[in-house]
Amino acid sequence: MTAANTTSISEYGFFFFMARFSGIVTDIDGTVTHDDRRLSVEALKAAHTISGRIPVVLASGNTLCFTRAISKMMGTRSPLIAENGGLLLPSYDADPIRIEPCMDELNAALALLLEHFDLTVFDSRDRVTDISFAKTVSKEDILPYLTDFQNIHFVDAEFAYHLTDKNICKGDALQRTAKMMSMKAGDFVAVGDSNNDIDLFHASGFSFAVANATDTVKKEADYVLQKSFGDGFAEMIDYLLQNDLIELEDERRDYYV
Ligand SMILES: O=C(O)COP(=O)(O)O
Ligand SMILES: [Mg+2]
Repeated sequence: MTAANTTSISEYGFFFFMARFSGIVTDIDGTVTHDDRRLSVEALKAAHTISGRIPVVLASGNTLCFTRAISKMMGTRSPLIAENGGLLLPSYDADPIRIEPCMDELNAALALLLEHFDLTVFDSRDRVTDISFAKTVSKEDILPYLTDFQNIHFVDAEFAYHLTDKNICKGDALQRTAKMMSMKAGDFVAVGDSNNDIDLFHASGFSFAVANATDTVKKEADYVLQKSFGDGFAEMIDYLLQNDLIELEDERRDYYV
């Protein structure tokens, strides 16, 4: 939660000051999907109830083409963030904005890891700002090989490992995206499940962790939902609506910029 925001929650779960939020930013894997990555019907239903009446920015570690398709099918009608913040898409048919990563260093780190481990690298044709690979090796085995790469951040996003530029993250991407939309990051409530969502929580006005989130992520969230995966996302939408915490427009529209 940002310091400027007046909403806070007591240890009993009641809001002290009722601020209303004008945007939602959500992670994809583990938050609107099941643990095997099937899109949750409950999350879809919840997203459809608010579709086009409030910006819903998807912020994912996934590739841009994957995130873009999910966005269309969820009806989020808003800009989106892919590759953990490395790519921003202002509108559905716009050219993406690429945040320049230390690509040489990322490729060198991957080459070194491939000398030592038989890694399954994901989406290499589509990924342009970070590197993602399957969690077939323990983090403890990998980290010693990365100590010399000063500009690289290793992220365990639960569904995959990522090597990203240390200056790229979902939280910064939310700041940039909000600015493009003439909003502030603090106007958004965030929801997520993994380490790659923590800076998003810090940038946003208020944050929710789904019940399947890691303990570290739960500690960083302002509110821990009772339900897991897409059911947790639906619980959050219900909570925001029941407590009149989000501003919904009467007419459906696009929030593309
Ligand atoms: O790409 C991943 O590993 C996880 O994606 P997510 O950020 O949507 O959870
Ligand atoms: Mg996730």
